[in-house]
Amino acid sequence: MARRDTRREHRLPTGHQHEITAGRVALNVAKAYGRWVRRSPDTRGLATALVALYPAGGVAHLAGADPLLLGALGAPAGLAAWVGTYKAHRSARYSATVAATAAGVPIWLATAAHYGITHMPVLVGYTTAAALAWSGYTWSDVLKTRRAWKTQQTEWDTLATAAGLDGSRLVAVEDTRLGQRFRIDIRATGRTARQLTRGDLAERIAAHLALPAERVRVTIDPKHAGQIFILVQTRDPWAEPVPHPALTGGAVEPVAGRRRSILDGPLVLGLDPDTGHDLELVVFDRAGGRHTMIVAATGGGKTTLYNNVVEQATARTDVLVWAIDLGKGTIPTIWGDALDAGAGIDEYDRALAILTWATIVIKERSRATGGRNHTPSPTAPVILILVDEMDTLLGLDSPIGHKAKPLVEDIVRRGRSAGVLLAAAGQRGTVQHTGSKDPHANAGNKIVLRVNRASEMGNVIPDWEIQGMPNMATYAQGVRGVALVVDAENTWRAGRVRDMSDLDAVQALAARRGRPTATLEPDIAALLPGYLERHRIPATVGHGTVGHGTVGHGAPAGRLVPLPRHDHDGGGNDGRAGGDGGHGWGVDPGDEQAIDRLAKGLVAEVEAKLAGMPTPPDRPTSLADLVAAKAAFDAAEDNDADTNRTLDVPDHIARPILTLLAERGADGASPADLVKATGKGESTVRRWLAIMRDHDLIVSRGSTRATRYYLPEHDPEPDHGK
Ligand SMILES: Nc1ncnc2c1ncn2[C@@H]1O[C@H](COP(=O)(O)OP(=O)(O)OP(=O)(O)O)[C@@H](O)[C@H]1O
Repeated sequence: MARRDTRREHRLPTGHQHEITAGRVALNVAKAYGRWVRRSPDTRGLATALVALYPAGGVAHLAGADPLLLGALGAPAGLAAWVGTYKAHRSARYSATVAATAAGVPIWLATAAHYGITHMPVLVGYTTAAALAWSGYTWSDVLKTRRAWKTQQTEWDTLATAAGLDGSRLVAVEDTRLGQRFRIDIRATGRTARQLTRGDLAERIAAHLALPAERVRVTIDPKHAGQIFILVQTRDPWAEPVPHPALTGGAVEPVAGRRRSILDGPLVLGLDPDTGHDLELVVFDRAGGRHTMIVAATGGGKTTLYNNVVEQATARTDVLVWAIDLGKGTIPTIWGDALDAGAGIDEYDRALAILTWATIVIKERSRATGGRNHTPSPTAPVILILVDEMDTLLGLDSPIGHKAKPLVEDIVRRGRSAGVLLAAAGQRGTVQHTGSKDPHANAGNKIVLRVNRASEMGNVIPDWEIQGMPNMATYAQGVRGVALVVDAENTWRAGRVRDMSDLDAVQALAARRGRPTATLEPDIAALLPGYLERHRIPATVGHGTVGHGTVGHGAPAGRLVPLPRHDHDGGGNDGRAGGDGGHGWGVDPGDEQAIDRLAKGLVAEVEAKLAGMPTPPDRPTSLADLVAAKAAFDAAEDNDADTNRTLDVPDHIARPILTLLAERGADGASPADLVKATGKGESTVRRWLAIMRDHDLIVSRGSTRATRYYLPEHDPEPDHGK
């Protein structure tokens, strides 16, 4: 190269050589200037243009341009600049600066054409206006954002090189509660999103940023296969505890009138520290119910999680909680009367009874709705069955496993639409622990708490790694109460469960909450063997002793909290408030606070029960009238038609009869069919049928034993009696 240059210099005459060198210097200076401008085209380019515009004004003057014509271009130039920039950036300040600068150019040329550029006032005026335009543009919000974005891109390039992700491009950065989330285009890296989420990219980035590995998470972008998300937590997510507002006095405890429906929103279990969003669990919404499968190692936080679930569920007007904990009995003991039913340590019969009740409820509700989604209400509540230590109920070593298994299978297969939902927890998600694959296959929700090995996660959520979910064996090392909540669509959120590990405080909360106000449909409740006697407890209270069934987690000293005894011998006295058979109310009569609570609970319960009652009529009916009406009704089959026409047929009688007769058409229905349809006694139905016949709502044909009823339009003998 050096040799070739020398040869060329030899061929050139001396003077010419000098000229070319000067030109080259000028060219190099111009190139260097161009490079300098290119490094910051917005500000340096504008400054260059503003400097060049001054002599351009001189040219306009010398050329004798028409100042009026030039000046007239100012307004359209400004308007065009405003429209174009505002559309792109939506910043009034930025658009105003650009529009003023664009309008200023023709105005400057007009001024210069008129006055020339050699006068001092013109020079000062132009310099001031140009400096203002440059500053306004340079410090506009749009340029500030653009500069910050460039800095971030540069930082990302450095990080990407260090992490071995050359060729990647930063697409967006979003501030999170604890750091930042980057969206990265990886198409030019030659690697796929799945490769990167599975590899060591997160660890490399964490190492470069001097953070613990778990504070960087790489996940796929479900909407773009060529992009990934990288979440970097620069602040410690676990620095703050997650207390439960009901235990710290931060939340007003619900009383009957203020409780919400299960349809009003998901259960809140904890906090996602990344976003500050609640860790939520949907057990029932307008799309129906969802079963929940929970996996956790010993001490992984199951009891605390269940405390949260029960706290949230018992705060709803239309949920009843049944709990089965045959291993330690903690939930039935702690939550006592707030549960509708419970089975504790070794209470196998009770556990089987609860599961049997559930299957009957499912069958009866499905029969009534034809399999449609159940609509929960305080008188037809969702039933949430909590099973802790699933293996004690369903595992190979369970003495009732063979009986419990088909019942649980029935619940998980058919309970969803009938509003009977299972939330079952175990140490492992294997078939040995769950009894069968059904709890997995039918569980819409999966919750993984702390587990010992990553393989445990695979038992519950086979594709957890591909989905970028955290490994709960290593997630937030040393932090207790962490949880990963995954719904049926594989949408997940990880965080920390609200701290309800102080069992004394939880037991006091449960006692304040009292009995559920929701009640099962009476006709279904009547079909459940032993259900109506489920709250029987022995009359030991009132003698300074804690009720039978109390375990280590006692109530605060000097206070007796009513606890259910989940016996299955049918003995004892009814502990229901108001139904103690004269042996006690389930509280210590000397404990004023307990009596006060009981009284408030009773008022709330009565108010809740009266909520749906019709308002009394304006004028009372006298007793004599009532007696006469009863006598007239009793004689309905013998009354003359006029008397029967004075008696109204209630809707709950008329509707099923007319519906059935409409369905049957010309086939009609027998008295037995109509007894079945109304669910009332035979003699009562016969009387209503006589009254309805005299109202001409129906017709009866045939002799006594073979009588059939029809709607008038299906009367097989329309001319009968004419
Ligand atoms: N959300 C939480 N916040 C703070 N600490 C918690 C939380 N969850 C659990 N812990 C701590 O972990 C301990 C064990 O929790 P917990 O009793 O709920 O676990 P477990 O799975 O029910 O245990 P086991 O397997 O013995 O039944 C608690 O005593 C408490 O100290």
